[in-house]
Amino acid sequence: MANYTKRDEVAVIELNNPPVNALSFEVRSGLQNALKSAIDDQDVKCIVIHGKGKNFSAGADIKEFGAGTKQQKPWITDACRLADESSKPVVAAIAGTALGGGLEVALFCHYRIGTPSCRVGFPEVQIGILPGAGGTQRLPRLIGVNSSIDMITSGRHVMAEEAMKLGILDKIVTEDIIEEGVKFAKSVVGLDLAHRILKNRKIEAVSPKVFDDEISRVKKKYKGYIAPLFCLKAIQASVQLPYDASMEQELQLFQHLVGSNQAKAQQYAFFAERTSARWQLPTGANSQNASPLPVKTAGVIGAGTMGAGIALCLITSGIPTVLVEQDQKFLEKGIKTMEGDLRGSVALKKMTAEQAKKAMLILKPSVNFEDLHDVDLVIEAVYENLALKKEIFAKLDKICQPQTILCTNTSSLDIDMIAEATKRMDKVVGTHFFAPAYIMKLQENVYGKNTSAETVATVMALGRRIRKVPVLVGTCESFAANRMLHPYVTEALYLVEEGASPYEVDQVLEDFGMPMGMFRVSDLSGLDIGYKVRREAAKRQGIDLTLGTRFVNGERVCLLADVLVEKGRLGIKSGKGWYNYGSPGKKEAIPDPEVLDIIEEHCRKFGIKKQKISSQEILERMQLALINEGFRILEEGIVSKPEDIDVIWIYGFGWPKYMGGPMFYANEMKLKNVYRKICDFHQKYPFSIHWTPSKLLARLSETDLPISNWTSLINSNSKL
Ligand SMILES: C/C=C(\C)C(=O)SCCNC(=O)CCNC(=O)[C@H](O)C(C)(C)COP(=O)(O)OP(=O)(O)OC[C@H]1O[C@@H](n2cnc3c(N)ncnc32)[C@H](O)[C@@H]1OP(=O)(O)O
Repeated sequence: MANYTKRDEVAVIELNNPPVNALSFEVRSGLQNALKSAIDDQDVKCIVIHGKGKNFSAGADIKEFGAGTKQQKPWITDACRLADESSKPVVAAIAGTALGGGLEVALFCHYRIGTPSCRVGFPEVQIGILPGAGGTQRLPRLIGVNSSIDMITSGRHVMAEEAMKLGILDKIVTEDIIEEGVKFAKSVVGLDLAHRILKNRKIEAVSPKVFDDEISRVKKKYKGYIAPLFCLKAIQASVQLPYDASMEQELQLFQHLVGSNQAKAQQYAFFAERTSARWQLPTGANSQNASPLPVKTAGVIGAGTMGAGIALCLITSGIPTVLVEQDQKFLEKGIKTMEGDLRGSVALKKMTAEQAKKAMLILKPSVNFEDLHDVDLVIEAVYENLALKKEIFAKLDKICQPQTILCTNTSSLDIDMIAEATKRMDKVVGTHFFAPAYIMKLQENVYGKNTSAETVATVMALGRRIRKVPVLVGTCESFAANRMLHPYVTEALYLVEEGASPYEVDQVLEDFGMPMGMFRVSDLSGLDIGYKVRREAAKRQGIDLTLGTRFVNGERVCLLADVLVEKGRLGIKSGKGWYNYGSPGKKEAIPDPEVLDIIEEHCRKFGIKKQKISSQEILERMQLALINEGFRILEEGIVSKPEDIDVIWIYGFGWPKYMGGPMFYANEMKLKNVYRKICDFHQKYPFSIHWTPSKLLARLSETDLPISNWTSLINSNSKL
């Protein structure tokens, strides 16, 4: 709803729908009525609109978009039209965020003032739609076509200072936002408002080439997403058509998008991320009843690629960090990597040179473990070796304060075994980052059997503070993310053995929307990593792994990647892997006939007959293998809800948001179809353990439960 009060001759309208003042039907109606009252009231000379609490408004209520139905009247434009016609000045007083419809309300006002920390933007594109309440028509009239294209197609938030430069804000104010709004509104009473009404403003002439170029740019940058292209169409309409006609065009484009599958998937992903943030432990402790410990300072052990990346996340978030490496040469190398990454961020305008310099000033490089004595939290990021990690944790346990939290960046080792090296098992936790750690958003936090709720709360809060998307998972072989990756990678190798080329497989995945095919990703990570992990695991399990191995414990094994490693093809780092890169470190991936020969030779050796494999089969086998594993992870309680799995895939492996995540995707395919296909593959490939159908999936396939209720079957059926 919207509250209406008066301060002398000033009408103050408060958007009231905590926590973010989403513009629900009630708020829109309230706003419309309040504007009407203010305009009709003879004593009122000017009007201020502000938001209750911390935010102006986060825009339309996304939940109302649901099934793509038309918005219940009054829509935002109906509610705000009165402001356009008002002879009394209307001022938007913005604190916190004015996003989407929130900014559109502000653009209907004659003036906009904001606090220094306020943010404005049109993030609709990120939920698969466009600013459909006049935003694509009014913003270009205010700040020009080029800046509007940038803001609307990227969805980025614009800070107060930039908003002032662009002309979105008329003033930045430092005192109480309502008082300032009232003062400002009084100061503009009696001024001519004609030029303040955006719909009346002339729009600059822009050549069609600008839009042609933008279409190409957007297609490349937001590959597969339809909303950015629709945004361009709507902005182009603002240039080509009179205001009323182009508003109609904007509405039609919006209606088309709001009913699209992409919008449904992207809006699911928006809420999944928030659902995933609400973690819970099997003990019942959860994000509502556990509090994080303060992290004022941190330490990172290991200045390799991962350690340096993690340290960079910490210092760029303002957390003073001690970076410890045992060897001075490695330490210097790590620092150089960090400086290079910071230069890259400055070049990309993600931060200023001043901010980069400030970040490096709170880094304390050291070759002395004792320097970790006073930090609140340590993240160990040395290579995957259990004995080494245990040694480090035992040492940390002695050096650090008793309350210090000890985290490991292990991607596969048992958290409990690492914790056993300490006398503070409740304070040991996994914080698994994804390479490159400075860029990738996922932080997979892994609890062990003794990890306390307070420790979990601390690493979850830390994740958000360092701009990651933290997800909580339990301990199992490879944890949730990499465990799901395993059948996906394995299927890719089987497909190659059976006749698909690595380049066909990658093409299918990239056409689906993955940022890179599986084989390109392997080359980027380095094939030697998996090689070493496989050998370490084989040693641990007493398995004899040679290139001649075809079956382990009755399961089919494909060691093609290891054949490449033994031929010196380690991926990008050696200039050759599944692809040819010309020379080490170069990134352009060129299909290599030599690799096809190696595959040919491998298949001949094992008598594997090659056949033509369709794109559909490639996609189904890879996706369904990981989806089945996802259901198993869910039924085992390794994650507490399906949304966790989707968030992991979106932020850890680049699953396209417009496909919602693997669990959402499975649900869209209908679980009974997914289950049937998995059963078919299980029959056809009995030696691939990953095709054993998940019991949870089997049960769910007989129901129509929505994703948010899937876990009710696990809780109500302990037999699973
Ligand atoms: C046409 C289309 C028009 C006119 C539109 O306006 S479409 C909507 C465009 N706006 C957005 O996409 C903004 C979405 N919101 C955000 O980006 C963020 O929530 C925020 C930056 C505004 C605040 O971030 P933060 O402080 O981290 O808080 P949360 O993200 O956790 O949000 C708090 C709870 O509010 C719910 N929420 C947020 N925005 C909306 C919204 N527009 N509609 C409905 N609900 C919204 C969010 O889900 C959180 O709910 P809980 O998880 O706590 O239940």
